[in-house]
Amino acid sequence: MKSIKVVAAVIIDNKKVFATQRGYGEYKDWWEFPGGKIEAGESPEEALKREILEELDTKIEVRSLIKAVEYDYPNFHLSMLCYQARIISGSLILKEHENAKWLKKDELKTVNWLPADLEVLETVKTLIV
Ligand SMILES: Nc1nc2c([nH]c(=O)n2[C@@H]2O[C@H](COP(=O)(O)OP(=O)(O)OP(=O)(O)O)[C@@H](O)[C@H]2O)c(=O)[nH]1
Repeated sequence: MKSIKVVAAVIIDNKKVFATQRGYGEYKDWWEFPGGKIEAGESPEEALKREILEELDTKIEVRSLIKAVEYDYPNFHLSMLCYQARIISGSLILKEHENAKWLKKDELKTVNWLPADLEVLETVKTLIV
């Protein structure tokens, strides 16, 4: 099975986490942490900074790795590294996503997360303090 390596940013501010809704592709309309595929020659941190700049016009500082997810979708295997991140500059402009929300701890389950993300939510909960 095909395997893809993805990085995602967990941006927490003011006791809320930033979630985005996919605007295209097979998983259009599902919710995720913004990010994307690591390209050849990139470190995960470089890939994440690039993706967030491309998708949200925002510069981030990549902090600690909070979860490494391994998940089998029907037609590919996903290896996803989720990092906590902090905004350095920019205001999260949606260039590719169709929607975004800042979710409080008790609102995390109110959007339709991609299946691989469900196991990340428990960790995210512990980080929203
Ligand atoms: N960014 C992101 N992708 C996720 C998450 N959870 C998850 O299963 N994925 C999957 O990981 C893959 C990421 O691909 P992507 O389409 O965002 O990456 P990209 O921007 O580099 O892709 P593209 O340029 O090929 O469109 C998708 O298959 C997506 O369904 C998540 O929380 N964030």
